Amino acid sequence: MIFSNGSDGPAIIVPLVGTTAEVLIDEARAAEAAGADVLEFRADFLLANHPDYDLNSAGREVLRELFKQTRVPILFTIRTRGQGGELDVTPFRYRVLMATVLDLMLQENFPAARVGVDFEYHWDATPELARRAFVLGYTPVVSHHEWADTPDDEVLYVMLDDMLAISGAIPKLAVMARDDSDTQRLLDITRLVTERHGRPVLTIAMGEAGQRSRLEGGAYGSVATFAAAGATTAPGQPSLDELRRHLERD
Ligand SMILES: O=C1C[C@@](O)(C(=O)O)C[C@@H](O)[C@@H]1O
Repeated sequence: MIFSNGSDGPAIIVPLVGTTAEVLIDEARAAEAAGADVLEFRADFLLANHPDYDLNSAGREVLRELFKQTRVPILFTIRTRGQGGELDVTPFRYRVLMATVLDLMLQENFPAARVGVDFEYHWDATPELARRAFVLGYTPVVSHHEWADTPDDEVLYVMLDDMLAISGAIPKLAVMARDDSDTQRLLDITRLVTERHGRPVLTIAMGEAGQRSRLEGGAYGSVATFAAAGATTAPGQPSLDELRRHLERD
């Protein structure tokens, strides 16, 4: 599991948003040196900026370098436009891209303990892809962003239960908090669901009203939290320095 960082606190994930291979590798090395536990390769930035980008050749090279030049786990993510990312894709294209990534991770023989793959919850292909990732020994993260608001408790439970129904998957649920009561509801549900299922989950309340969820989520059972080493990739994300200070990791 890529989020076991050997400490009691949540793993710190730093997204890499470079749009060229060189920038991306530099970002990765800098983020690792600055204390990231996990690097999130946001491949949608590369794919969206280079329409002919071939994941199977150019993407393979970037992954090889990432695994070679760093030691921490890598979470591979293609965040699509509707979920707050950069890439517009059809369901079929998403499936091909994610299946390609799984194949190449296997062919390259990257250490499974360092491989995480994000699959967006709303795609039909996700349960099957996530199960395959788990069988290969990778950490599948099944993610969903609610950009408008924080849905009511019943909906939050259903979403997390649905994600947990995929064996080995780690649910990642990000919601937009309008006020602190939204944030507290999400944190309480995080505690309840982790206790009930005995499985790790990752939750985030986005926006200013949700910021404390990114700092305190670990105390409620959230297994990891995101921080920016340069540009932020979501509202309310703290800087890596700020988060490390808060978690007393320096
Ligand atoms: O899923 C997430 C969470 C995130 O959106 C956040 O809110 O910090 C940041 C994204 O890079 C990542 O893919």
